[in-house]
Amino acid sequence: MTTKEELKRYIQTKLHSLLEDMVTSILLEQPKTPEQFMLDWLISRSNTQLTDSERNELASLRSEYKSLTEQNKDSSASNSETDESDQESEEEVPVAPQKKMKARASVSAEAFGLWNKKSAFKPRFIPKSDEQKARISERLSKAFMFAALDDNEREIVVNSMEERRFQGGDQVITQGDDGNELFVVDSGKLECSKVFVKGEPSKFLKFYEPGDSFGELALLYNVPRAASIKTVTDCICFVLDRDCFNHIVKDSAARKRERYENFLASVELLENMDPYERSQISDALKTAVFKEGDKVITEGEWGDEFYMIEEGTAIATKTFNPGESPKEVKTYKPGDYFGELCLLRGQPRAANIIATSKLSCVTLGRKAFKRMLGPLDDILRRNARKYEGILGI
Ligand SMILES: Nc1ncnc2c1ncn2[C@@H]1O[C@@H]2COP(=O)(O)O[C@H]2[C@H]1O
Repeated sequence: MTTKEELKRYIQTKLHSLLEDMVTSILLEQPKTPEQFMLDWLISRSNTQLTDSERNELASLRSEYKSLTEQNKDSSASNSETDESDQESEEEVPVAPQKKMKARASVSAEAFGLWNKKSAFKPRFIPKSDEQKARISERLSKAFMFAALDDNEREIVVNSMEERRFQGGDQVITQGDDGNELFVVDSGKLECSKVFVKGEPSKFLKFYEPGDSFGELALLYNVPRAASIKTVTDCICFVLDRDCFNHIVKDSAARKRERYENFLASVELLENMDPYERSQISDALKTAVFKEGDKVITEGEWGDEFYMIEEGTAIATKTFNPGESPKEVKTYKPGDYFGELCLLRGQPRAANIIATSKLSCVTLGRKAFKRMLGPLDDILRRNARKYEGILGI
């Protein structure tokens, strides 16, 4: 008799990746008739993955399914007249649009997470010296994507990571390839480039330096590599495998990116930012909620947070003369931001910020602010000058 364990093993070794890919495609496409879609999807993979007899079996299942759904349609519309299109029922059912799926880079992380919870995860264990472990932990503690891990999860990730050395000029990731690994840079410099229009040369996007990570998109969304990455100098990277990423990091990271995607796209300050860079901000965001009347920021204090309003309103007040009560100088609504001056100029808070309704903000710490909003430095400084007059700074 087949035991439960044997069945589990069978699912994991034989079926898992196939089912995972198929369910991901369904979540991406959200087809109206999932049964039809699944059959089409399997057939569309059959050129490379199935034997002749499996292919034939699927094809006959598909015809059966199609005639069944046709019959159902006919009986539910028994009073209506047969129209022309019924005669065309023999036309080929379109095959699942694989190309379109690849272009989509967003899937309901929650739905995916639920599906993707596997029971018998055995993390790989790559032996390391204490010095190596300490170096990896140090890098992970600074990488925003790993910030939410607890000690136990962090240890699993450290044990599972592999140290990999590259020489200057090595190709680490090639756009369009399948990807199964995420990289955290330990030393050296790499460059990222992307072909935006087929046939045209690639465009330089960014450099990666120690502490940065890359290669997460293919793992988060089961899509081909979205860009190419090459070393500029000799490099050491820590490499995390897909299995460990899926179990330990993926759910929270994907949920965070998805949770903040629409909000960040609506913030005017970020509107000219590359959408990919913008989505990365999510990794470092935290939510802070205040009641009406709460003081979010106190004039004269030092602070480490930058705030963007997700919901609610607030005002800025400022004391112009010692002993006088502070005067209202500005109002804030969803999509507005505050708290940047202290981080930009290294000065104490220039005003109070008080919630005038229930207020929900997303916040970025000082380090993330510098690293992620660094490219917006000019806009932030230009905007800050606008209220120099109002705030008397
Ligand atoms: N603008 C960008 N678009 C897509 N990927 C980018 C971009 N900038 C950097 N990357 C990184 O390049 C990596 C290529 O592999 P992945 O698609 O797995 O994950 C990608 C990101 O980590």
